[in-house]
Amino acid sequence: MLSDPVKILITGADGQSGSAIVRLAEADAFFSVVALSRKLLDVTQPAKIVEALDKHLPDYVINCAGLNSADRAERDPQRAMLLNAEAARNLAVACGDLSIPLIQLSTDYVFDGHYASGYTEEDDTRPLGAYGESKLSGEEYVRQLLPQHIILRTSWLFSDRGDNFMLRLLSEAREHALMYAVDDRRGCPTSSFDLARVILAIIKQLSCGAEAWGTYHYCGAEVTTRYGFSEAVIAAARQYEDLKVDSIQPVASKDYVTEAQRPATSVLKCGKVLNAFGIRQRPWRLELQRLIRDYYGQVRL
Ligand SMILES: NC(=O)C1=CN([C@@H]2O[C@H](COP(=O)(O)OP(=O)(O)OC[C@H]3O[C@@H](n4cnc5c(N)ncnc54)[C@H](OP(=O)(O)O)[C@@H]3O)[C@@H](O)[C@H]2O)C=CC1
Ligand SMILES: Cc1cn([C@H]2C[C@H](O)[C@@H](COP(=O)(O)OP(=O)(O)O[C@H]3O[C@@H](C)C(=O)[C@@H](O)[C@H]3O)O2)c(=O)[nH]c1=O
Repeated sequence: MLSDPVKILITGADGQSGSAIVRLAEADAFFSVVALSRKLLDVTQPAKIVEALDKHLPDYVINCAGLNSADRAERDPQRAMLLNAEAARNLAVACGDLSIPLIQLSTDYVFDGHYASGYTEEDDTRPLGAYGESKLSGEEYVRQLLPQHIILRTSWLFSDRGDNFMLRLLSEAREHALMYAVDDRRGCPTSSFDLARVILAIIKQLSCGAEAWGTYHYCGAEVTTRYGFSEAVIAAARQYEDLKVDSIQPVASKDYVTEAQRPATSVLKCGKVLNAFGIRQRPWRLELQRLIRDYYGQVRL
């Protein structure tokens, strides 16, 4: 290695996206990693952020802290605003004072879901609920306060850690013979490791002089529904574990009642990240196979 590694500071480092970034970056000599879980840095505390940045002086901050549930946000919109909007503002202000670029994660749920063909970065936002509103406010703070930012919208994350649809599905599948999955909400699942790959690739190119700040979309390739994804998860897991479930029944979202309203189609078009950084979408099915294999390599049943 001829030059010093690029130092990245990750907030929310124990979560599904944060921990994937930490694991990939720690295996890559290009980076040195400062992984800050909530215990080590509470992003709702501006003074603590300033202290952490002064102490570590990172080249980039990646904000993976947040509230990641549409239903929980609906139950507690103030907390969603605190974690997804005010915290992003705190980070943008502190990063701005030290000229540190910020990578901010955002979501497909900033859209209302009426474009059946999917959304580009230029399309109008119109969140349907408290979660999307809080994430959109976070985006707006970052855009206003810090020119050197990347806002990366992604969707339907799945991971071997944290609270996500895939792990919830697996625990349900161990308990129940019959499961239900919504089949009229379309989107693109994204592996947390695939997202981590994309974020690190973007940072490498920014570090080599690409001045491509702004808002981007990235998600796994192939549009599906929660039903389609559920079938794929169960089939992949069955290679490694006997599951109790013997049938997944497709249901309409009107018959699967949840607190939050969700977009009908939250497909993110990813042409801009390809044009700016040469980053291509990877099929989520391949990423799922890889993640499930690694997951069963770690857990003892
Ligand atoms: N999950 C998804 O499908 C998608 C997520 N995103 C966005 O990506 C980001 C990360 O989401 P994801 O990785 O799924 O979320 P996780 O819940 O897996 O991780 C979030 C992490 O943030 C931590 N955290 C909570 N409060 C604070 C705080 N005050 N200070 C510091 N850390 C805190 C949590 O810690 P603890 O668990 O201890 O509370 C957790 O480790 C979020 O902004 C989310 O909106 C975007 C699109 C899709
Ligand atoms: C548990 C479960 C849910 N569902 C459906 C109901 C609903 O439409 C959807 C809800 O699942 P979740 O609560 O995991 O997903 P949800 O909170 O909608 O997921 C979203 O999270 C935020 C953080 C994002 O940014 C989005 O990209 C997206 O991933 O799945 C089923 O169909 N079957 C099931 O067994």
